[in-house]
Amino acid sequence: YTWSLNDFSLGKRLGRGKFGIVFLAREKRSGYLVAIKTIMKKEVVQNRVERQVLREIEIQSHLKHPNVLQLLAWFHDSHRIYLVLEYAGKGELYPILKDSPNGRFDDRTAAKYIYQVADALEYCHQNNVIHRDIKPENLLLTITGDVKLADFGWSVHSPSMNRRTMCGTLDYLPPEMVEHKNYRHTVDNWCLGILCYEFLHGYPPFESKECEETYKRITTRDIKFGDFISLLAKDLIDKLIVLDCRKRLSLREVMRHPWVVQYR
Ligand SMILES: O=C(Cc1cc(-c2ccc3c(-c4nc5ccccc5[nH]4)n[nH]c3c2)n[nH]1)Nc1cccc(F)c1
Repeated sequence: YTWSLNDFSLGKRLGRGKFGIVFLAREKRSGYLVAIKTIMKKEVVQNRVERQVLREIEIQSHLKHPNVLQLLAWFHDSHRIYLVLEYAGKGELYPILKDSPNGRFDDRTAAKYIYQVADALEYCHQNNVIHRDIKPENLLLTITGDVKLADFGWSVHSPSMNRRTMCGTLDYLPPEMVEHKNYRHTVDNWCLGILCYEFLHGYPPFESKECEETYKRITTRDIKFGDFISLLAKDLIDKLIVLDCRKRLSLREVMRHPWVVQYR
């Protein structure tokens, strides 16, 4: 059976980006809510990303995990490709973080999300998928308060707030990527440490006004913790934000870390 747009009634716009717009939609027969992302074929051809989109569809259609946003189906017509993606009832985590008291999560909330992202990443790595772009903007929250890892590599962002500095793109990069060295799946472990720091502080550890400064702070691991940070949380972050990628805590160890276990 091939799906078509007639199977869905389209609702409000959820997000937009370079390649497409995401709509809330309801599958008519089941009443099931989904997010439908439309990608203009013309744009894909113009940007010569056909292979990338097909590869992304190939990858996402095989990944099935409670904390990885699932691609449920896809179809196309003369002008567009339509991706039927899981609908996350509370939307992007980034605005939720910014709207939290003091702009940061408490230990319980942060630990629950870190556990779920670590679990999702462990699953991706077992399927030889490196995410490379873990950050609050790429995380969605379901109505039950669970995290879904989405790959917005396609720059789909609801009109969410932009990061404070223009170096936002650098903030999450591990040293091996900043220095254009070869990298492995352990880049995601570094990013998980950055994510944990940002959840608990409300800003990433190496954020600076100038990109050069961010760059220097990453490669020299110039990190400072707020005095309100618990020792256990600091211990976890210290074991993930490690310059030598071989020495970073594994995802399994993250899920067993006392700070994660006691709060999850
Ligand atoms: O593009 C994406 C990832 C992606 C997910 C989404 C996305 C965006 C928003 C939502 C939402 C959502 N729920 C909301 C509730 C309130 C406000 C905003 C909301 N957005 N649920 N599910 C979504 C899914 N956009 N782009 N995957 C992709 C790309 C190319 C090929 C492929 F196979 C997959």
